[in-house]
Order: sequence, then structure tokens, then C-alpha cells
Amino acid sequence: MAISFRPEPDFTHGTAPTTGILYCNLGTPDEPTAPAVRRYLAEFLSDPRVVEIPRALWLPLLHGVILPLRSGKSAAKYASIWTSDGSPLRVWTEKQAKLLQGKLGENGHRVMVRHAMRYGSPSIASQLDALKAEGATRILVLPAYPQYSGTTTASIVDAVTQWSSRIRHLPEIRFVNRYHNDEGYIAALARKLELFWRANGRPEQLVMSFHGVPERALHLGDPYHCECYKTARLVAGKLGLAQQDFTVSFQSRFGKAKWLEPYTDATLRTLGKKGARIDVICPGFTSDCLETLEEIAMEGRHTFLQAGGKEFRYIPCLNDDQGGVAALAGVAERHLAGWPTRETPDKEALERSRTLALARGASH
Ligand SMILES: C=CC1=C(C)c2cc3[nH]c(cc4nc(cc5[nH]c(cc1n2)c(C)c5CCC(=O)O)C(CCC(=O)O)=C4C)c(C)c3C=C
Ligand SMILES: [Fe+2]
Ligand SMILES: [Fe+2]
Repeated sequence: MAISFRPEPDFTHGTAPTTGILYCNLGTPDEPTAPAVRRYLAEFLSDPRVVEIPRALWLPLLHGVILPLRSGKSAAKYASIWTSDGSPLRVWTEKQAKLLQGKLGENGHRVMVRHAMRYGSPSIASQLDALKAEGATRILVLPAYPQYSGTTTASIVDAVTQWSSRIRHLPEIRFVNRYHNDEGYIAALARKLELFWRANGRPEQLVMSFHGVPERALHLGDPYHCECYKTARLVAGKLGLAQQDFTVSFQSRFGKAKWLEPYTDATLRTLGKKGARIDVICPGFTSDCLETLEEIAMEGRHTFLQAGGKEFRYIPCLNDDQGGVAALAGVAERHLAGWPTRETPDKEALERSRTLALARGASH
């Protein structure tokens, strides 16, 4: 197979080094319609990081059964949470990238922040192209997933490395793998709960629901399960909650295999049967999306109340929360260490002219 690397514009000496941050989320359909959801799910569920079944078995099943059955049903769910600005996940991800740019600027960093979606648009490749075209010579990849999983975080790394495998003049690239125990992120979650409780009173039980993964992933060494529990313990600790005051559960099961337990729907049913008053938060999601707004705040509420539960309050994700953005900025700053993002333009101009002078003196 012939390997071809893309041509580059002529190399110019003395180009100022520029840093870009690519804030990557999962992705979402372009419209809440069956064809758009089908396109999105086809890309998402064809990723071998997401469904680890041999391709020859899985792809016919996906295209012949899953997509025809699921796309319409899923589109109806998307329609129930769609906003006038589009999918909540897209709206929040775009906003977070802008706020992150602002916060890093406030903290004295000159960086270009862009967002990308692992599936759908804007793709990781197109945003890396854009950052490179804008002169980025260093790129930090920041996933919107606080907990590392091979199914999510590693898939973002795959997309970046697929892009870089075609690039002649590569930027330096760094990846953030996790921030499940980051002080700022834990503090932002705890503060969100504390403010809500100060205004509305405490529940009998706090449910922290995380997106699930197949249980097999845990046994194959995926740290996701442990990192979810770590986040939950840290948030609970920060709030002074005792063991019996909170529950961790896993939602969004897909397919017939066993996923991480306890399942959120079963947990909600059990708590409902006890006639409990509960608050539910989804700390693994940096922004609200189908899985929080429809599955938890609508379906989950229904399951709980049907079972006899007294009160169900859904606490939104960090979204555009100041503390959440500050936490993302803190994570980014730690990973930017050693890259000259704080240098003043003057200093850089000086450096540039030095390099140019050297280059003019050199024969090549
Ligand atoms: C927060 C981390 C996530 C992990 C881990 C994750 C694993 C995972 N997901 C599926 C299947 C689906 N997930 C879907 C939606 C969805 N998933 C996440 C996040 C994680 N997924 C988010 C943020 C969303 C919402 C997207 C949005 O547009 O709002 C869907 C699509 C919806 C549906 O049809 O139900 C599927 C399918 C698997 C199989 C998996 C791990 C193996
Ligand atoms: Fe998912
Ligand atoms: Fe564990």
C-alpha cells in the first residue's frame, strides 16, 4: 500500500509557536430525525472501541437490525430534549470551549481553543486541520470525559493518531487521559450540590449515576469503573456525606451483555419502592445530553415515581458552571506546563527575529 503524507505550505523560518487546545466530546446527531440519528449511530457504533465484537459479525447486525430498529426510537427521544439552538450536548460543548478560551486568557495564556466531536461534526480531523491552518504548532487534546475509558477517551486518541498518520509536519501533541479526581472538578460538583441544597433542602439519598460500559471492560483492565467510584467518594467526602447518604449506579446499558452494576433504573426502582426522596446527579457527564435529560430526568423520574418514590430532583451537569470551566482550565494548565503559552507577544517577536537572523546567516 502506498503511503502518502499531505503536502504542507512552504516552511517559513521564525513562525511563532502557537498552542491550540482541542476540547473533544462524544458527538450528537445533526437533527432529531431518524436518518440523522442513523448516520450518527452508524459511525459511533462502528467504532471497535465501542463495540468489541468481531467486525464480520457486528457490522451486518448493526446495519441489518440495530440501526433500522433503533434510529427512529432514538430520534423520538432526541426530539424530546432538542432546543431551538440544537442538541444540548452540542450547545454546551461549544459554550464550554468558548468559556475555556476566556478563562485561560484571564489566567494569562494565549491559546486557541476549539471543540470537536468524536462522532459527527465538527470532526476531530477537521478541527485539527483548522488548528494547524491557524498556525498551531502544539496541541493539547482535552476530552470532555473526566473518567478514562477505552470506550471513550482512547477512541479520541485513535482519531487524533489517525489524523496525524497523514501529516508531514506534525504539531507536538499532548493528551489528557483523566481528571476524575481533580480538585477543581470535585469542588465544582460539590459546590453545585451544596448551593442546590442550601436553597431547596437535602434529600434522603443522593444518587450519582454514571454512564455504564460492558462489565467485561472492567475485567479486561479498563479503569473506568474505579474512576467513577473515586469521583463519587471524593464528592461525597467533600460534602460530608456518610456511606448510607449516597448511591453510585450505572446507566445507559446498550445490548444484551452484562454492564457495570448496579444499574441506575433498578436502583431508582428500589429507592422508589422505599418511598424515598432523592436527588440524582450525573458526575461523569460534563454537560447535559440525551442520557441525562431524557434517560434520567424524564425516564428515570418516571420509573422512580411509578415505583412509589416521593420526590425526585435532577441536578443538572456542570454545563457552563463557572467552577466547572475553572476546573477544565486548571486541568488544561497543568498539561500545558512547559509550553510557552504565557510568553508576551514582545518576547515572542524577539525570539522570532533572533531565529530569522540565525536562519539568514545559515546556508541552506
Ligand atoms: C460519559 C461517558 C460515556 C461512556 C463511557 C459511553 C459508553 C458507551 N455508550 C454506548 C452507547 C450509546 N451511548 C449513547 C449516547 C451517549 N453516550 C455518552 C457518553 C458515554 N458513552 C453521551 C454523552 C451520550 C449522549 C449523546 C447525545 O447526543 O446527547 C448512545 C446514543 C443514544 C441512543 O441511541 O441511546 C448510544 C447508542 C456504548 C455501547 C458505550 C460503551 C461500550
Ligand atoms: Fe454512551
Ligand atoms: Fe473498581
